[in-house]
Amino acid sequence: MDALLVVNAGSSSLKFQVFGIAGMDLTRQIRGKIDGIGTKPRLQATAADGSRLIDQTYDAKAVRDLPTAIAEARRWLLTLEGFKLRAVGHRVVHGGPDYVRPALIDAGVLDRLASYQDLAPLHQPNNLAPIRMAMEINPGVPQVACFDTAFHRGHAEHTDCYALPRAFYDEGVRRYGFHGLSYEYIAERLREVAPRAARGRVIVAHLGSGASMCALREGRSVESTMGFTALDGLPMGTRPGQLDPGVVLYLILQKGMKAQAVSDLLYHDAGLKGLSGLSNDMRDLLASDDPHAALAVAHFVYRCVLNAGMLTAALGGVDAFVFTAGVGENSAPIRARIVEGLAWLGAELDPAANEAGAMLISAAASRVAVHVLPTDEELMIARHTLALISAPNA
Ligand SMILES: Nc1ncnc2c1ncn2[C@@H]1O[C@H](COP(=O)(O)OP(=O)(O)O)[C@@H](O)[C@H]1O
Ligand SMILES: CC(=O)OP(=O)(O)O
Ligand SMILES: [Mg+2]
Repeated sequence: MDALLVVNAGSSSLKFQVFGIAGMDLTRQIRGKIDGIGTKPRLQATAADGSRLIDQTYDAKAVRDLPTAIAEARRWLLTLEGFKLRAVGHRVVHGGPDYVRPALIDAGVLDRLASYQDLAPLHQPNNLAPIRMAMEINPGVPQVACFDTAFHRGHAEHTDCYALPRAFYDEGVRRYGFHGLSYEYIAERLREVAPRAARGRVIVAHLGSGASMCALREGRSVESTMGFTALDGLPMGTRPGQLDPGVVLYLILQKGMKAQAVSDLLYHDAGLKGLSGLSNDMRDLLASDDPHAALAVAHFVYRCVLNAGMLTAALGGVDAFVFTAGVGENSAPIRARIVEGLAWLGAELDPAANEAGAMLISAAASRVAVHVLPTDEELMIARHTLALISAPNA
């Protein structure tokens, strides 16, 4: 079977999918992930019928980071038979000012994407490593980069600029926004399940270990919480979210920290992990009776509500709110607390539907429809990859 492999290296997880391709048709064959990287690593994969293909846990040291997770996933994928690899689609978090749509990857593109590594040090190196690996192993197999940032392109300059001398904007110092593949998928999914909402004003909360929110008008991004980098916006598993730049200056000028040490702090040791002193994983914090865990969760919920208010202003109101990604899809308590914080908007929860993880969790009387929609960044990558390799001049 002709097949297309999709690789999505996140901050705490590596997701992959294998699709069968026939013409322009995609048929999901395998869906897998390694999550809990560095804490409780677990490789899971299921076949198209949902049957389990592998469910293996590892010692934290064995799968301690994305490169070791990539190596382990590749080892398992090589045991599969019956697939003829036709293309590989990759999630690449930062497309910089140059890439506004998916791109076929060659050595020049790879070099350009590597030049953005400092803008996404947690992701870009891990996004590019599988590309280099595939180029070495299967040089004849086309590879496509699909960017987190592309979906947010096209905003008005006054919304994407910072109040800095304009030369900085011209060189690419501006707001980009991330999780664009997820938001693109959710916008499409909303057209299927809630067409009226899809045509309206929607806030999507992509709450994972990496977390952001996006304001959609008629399915297009108008504003989001992440900015120049994926550090900005909401508190996350290991990242602080919005931070007064004066704190960075204090750490360097007063505390004498080197820039790299500050970068390591902000990408790896801040967020829920830094504030709780316990874990980057919302599950651990919700299960803990440590008051610092409660503080971290309260801070997370508070900042989500604050940012939802900001995005509501960007839209001039809101018709629907969508939860997605690891926390958004799986944590009823977090959803309940955020919806409670949006009561002033007219959002009202149906507690039973929320507990059941239904697609619609708002009460009938709610003025804002609240949905839970699982995201599928990998499916978006597969569609873009197939379209690009099937294009006439591919
Ligand atoms: N049942 C759950 N309750 C609360 N949080 C959960 C649950 N399941 C997963 N999560 C959170 O989701 C995170 C993973 O989010 P995900 O979007 O899949 O990954 P990434 O952010 O790495 O792309 C985990 O780190 C964990 O904090
Ligand atoms: C951009 C970002 O934070 O990605 P992830 O959620 O995969 O960490
Ligand atoms: Mg993610």
